[in-house]
Amino acid sequence: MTRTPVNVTVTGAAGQIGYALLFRIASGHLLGADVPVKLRLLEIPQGMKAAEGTAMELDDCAFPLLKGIDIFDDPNQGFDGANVALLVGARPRTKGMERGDLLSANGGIFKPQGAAINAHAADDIKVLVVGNPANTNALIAQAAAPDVPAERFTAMTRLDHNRAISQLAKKTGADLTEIKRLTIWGNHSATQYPDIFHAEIAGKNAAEVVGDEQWLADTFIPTVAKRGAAIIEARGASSAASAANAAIDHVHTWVNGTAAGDWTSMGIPSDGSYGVPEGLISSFPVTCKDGKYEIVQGLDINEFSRKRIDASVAELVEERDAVRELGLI
Ligand SMILES: NC(=O)c1ccc[n+]([C@@H]2O[C@H](COP(=O)([O-])OP(=O)(O)OC[C@H]3O[C@@H](n4cnc5c(N)ncnc54)[C@H](O)[C@@H]3O)[C@@H](O)[C@H]2O)c1
Ligand SMILES: O=C(O)C[C@H](O)C(=O)O
Repeated sequence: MTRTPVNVTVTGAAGQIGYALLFRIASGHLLGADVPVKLRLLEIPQGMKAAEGTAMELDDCAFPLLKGIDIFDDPNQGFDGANVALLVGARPRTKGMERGDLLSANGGIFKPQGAAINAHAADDIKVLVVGNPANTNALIAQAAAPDVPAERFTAMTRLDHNRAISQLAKKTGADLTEIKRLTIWGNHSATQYPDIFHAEIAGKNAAEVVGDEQWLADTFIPTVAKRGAAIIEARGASSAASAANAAIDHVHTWVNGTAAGDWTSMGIPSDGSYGVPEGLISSFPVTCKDGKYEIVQGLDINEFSRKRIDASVAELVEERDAVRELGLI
């Protein structure tokens, strides 16, 4: 039976994450090795020529699953019929730019994109926001799309989740595949909280296996939370291939499910669980099944974790209040 291709819109398609992402979507890593896709690339006018070059290269790969590529500089066209939207293009912070300026510049991108998703995307649209500040950009887009169920708007903390697994494997000598149930809480920023108190290493409690709260507080958490900045410092550009990989992981897990006994981390609209104010787009532990996610409930939050979750959530509240004041939500 021939499957109908899934329409995948990627914004910022000519950027560095876009370049690392599109070839993997086209080769079946986003949705599955048997799922045909049509790509809709959205750029700003200055990015159109480079996006055309990337589309030429995609053609030259002769990917069997790639059933079409269209390029747009109009969000209304770019999101038309989209089943999955990866919102990567964003306004980076430049020298001398205040946080309010950054939020305002990104509001100018994510508000019209949310409105275009509301008006033109397919009924089953799933949105992942990668462009920073990802959680608050997702909130802006979601607020501009009142007819789309709020839970379809998500923000990426999977890169942080993958970074945390990798650091924990290095510390303990465990194989990456033995580490389960790790959680990133809060914002995709330096305040995020990577939590290993419920994580398992080969079936044993990870915090007990590590047995070193000082390492946790002084090494593990800052290394994970500041990894993005460390990569910018080393590469002279922000993470791209690992960010694209995490975007693939996020959507693949959302669509195809988490493995039995494991969970993942996603920035999602809070339902009030774990004391996170309802509506904030904050990272939680989630399981996924049949294209839907659910927050893992009933975890005991110790004092060490509570104050770190609260600090990151407080930052999200500040960001939400700032964009509210700017009239963006
Ligand atoms: N959430 C995460 O874990 C994570 C990780 C890495 C990077 N990021 C963020 O992802 C974003 C993209 O990173 P990059 O390295 O690809 O940047 P980049 O500057 O290489 O590319 C961004 C692209 O977006 C395009 N763009 C800008 N405004 C647009 C709009 N309104 N519509 C469509 N396209 C638009 C630009 O023309 C450019 O081609 C940045 O905000 C970065 O901070 C997030
Ligand atoms: O783009 C950045 O500021 C860093 C990025 O969010 C990352 O975590 O690598």
